[in-house]
Amino acid sequence: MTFIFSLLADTLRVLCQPLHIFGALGSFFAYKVFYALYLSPFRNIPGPFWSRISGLPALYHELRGVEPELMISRTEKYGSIFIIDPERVGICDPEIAQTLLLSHAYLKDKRYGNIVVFEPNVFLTIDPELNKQRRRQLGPAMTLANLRHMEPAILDVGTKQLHKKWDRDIEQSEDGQKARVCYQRDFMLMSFDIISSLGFGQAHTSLTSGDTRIAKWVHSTLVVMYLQAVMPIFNFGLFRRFIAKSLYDNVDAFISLGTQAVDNRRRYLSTLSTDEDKPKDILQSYIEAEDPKSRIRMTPSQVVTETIINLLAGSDTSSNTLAWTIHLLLLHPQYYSRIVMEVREAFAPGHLINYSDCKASLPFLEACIYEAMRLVPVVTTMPRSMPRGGATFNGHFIPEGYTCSISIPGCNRNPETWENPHAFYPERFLNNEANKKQMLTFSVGVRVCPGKTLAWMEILPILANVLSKYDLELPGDALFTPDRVDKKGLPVLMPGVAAGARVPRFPERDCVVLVSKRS
Ligand code: HEM
Repeated sequence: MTFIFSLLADTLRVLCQPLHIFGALGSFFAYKVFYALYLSPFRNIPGPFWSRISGLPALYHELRGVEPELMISRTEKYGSIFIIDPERVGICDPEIAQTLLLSHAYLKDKRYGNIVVFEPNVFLTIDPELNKQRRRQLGPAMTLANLRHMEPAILDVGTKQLHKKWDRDIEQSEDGQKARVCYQRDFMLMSFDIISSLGFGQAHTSLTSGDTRIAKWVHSTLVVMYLQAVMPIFNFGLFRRFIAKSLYDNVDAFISLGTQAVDNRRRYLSTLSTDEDKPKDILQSYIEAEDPKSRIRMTPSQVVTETIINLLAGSDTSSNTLAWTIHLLLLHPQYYSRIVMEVREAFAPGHLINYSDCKASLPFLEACIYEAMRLVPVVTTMPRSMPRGGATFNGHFIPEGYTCSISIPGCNRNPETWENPHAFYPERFLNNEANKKQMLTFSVGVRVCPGKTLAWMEILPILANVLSKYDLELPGDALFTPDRVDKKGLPVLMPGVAAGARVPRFPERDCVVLVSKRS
């Protein structure tokens, strides 16, 4: 026994000598390089050297939230398909993206399956059959016809609440005329309020009440989901009970809010007589939802899960789209003035502009939002796994199990599809249905965003009413102004970070505007 220990100790001592350690690391590195350059299925795909060797550079960029910018610059350098890491390629070609998205042949990346915060749901499932069933159950809630019933609630909690907050800010400002507001923060709380009110069945007013618990729960849940996706170990008891206890407590509080909302609604329904109208909101639509094929309905906990998923998928996305649109308009004063004129010529002061008003009378406003969504899409990456037998794109074979990561910003700025792709040029969406279809911001195909119509129903009227009622002005200390341009002569955009949605990196600094009642 002693002999064995001393033999092991001697071997370890020899192995641990610096020269041997360097030798082993050097051989390992040489093998990695040799494999990447001569054996890897990606050896002929363009891309940076280090991304061929290791996944660390990609992880580093992902953690810093700069992947979208990187994908745009890599498309310019390497073309529409390039290496992200040894098992993942980036796709910035809208046609390849369409192929990947149009059927269930290319499943969502297995990382989604690592997330076990909730029971299986429409967003996270990688099982096509569950996704199809859930979409058949949830689809009717999100049709334009059904959402129209909810529009009064959307206007109340959205536009009217925002007006109340900004009017109060103006009243309390130093001169009683002009308030300094952080529009990104206000849009974010307002969006949480809209989806919470529709999904939990009672008005939520965090924007004006200052009760921001739901926003905190949503953000904790997104962090937990992200950490579980990249590090499945994060779901173990040690993390749940000790290391990340407060994050997990927030998730539990969020789920219990949903459970209570469903219970309350069921109790309320049991008190209704047959001639009384049922509430018209997403919660009610989900409780009644039935898959027309299997006749299966959702259980109460499935209703809760899907409602929470809507909050996670639909709040930061809509609110930050609004924020980027305002930012882009303030950097392009010619377009800002043009839509202000369009809105004010079409509607008298005090008129509450609804979704149908916008669709009928504000084509340029809609074009500006499309262009902001194209230029700064808030969802940035859609990773898809290659099926059995792999697939070939642009002559490059991607084997089974490897991942194609569709970059929405990369596709939306592909120079072969979009003329002058980096410029904010809303005219490209005026009377141009083909361009609207090319834009990938809401995805396309079998897993296209089911909340697309709801998002438009929020974004269009909110912007129209803001521009109708208020004058907006960049403050004197703004860092990003129309005069600050890049080498191409285009205004420099505030920095963003991909954290779930692509959000402004410093909203309190860069999303500030002076608001006054319209002159
Ligand atoms: C401007 C706002 C929005 C944008 C840009 C957006 C974008 C997207 C994109 C690109 C996807 C596809 C992701 C993927 O396949 O990996 C998606 C999926 C989804 N979105 Fe949205 N979204 C927005 C608003 C909303 C809203 C308001 C809701 C609901 C209230 C919502 C609910 C969902 C759900 C549930 C999915 C998953 C669908 C599935 O996997 O079958 N989204 N969204």
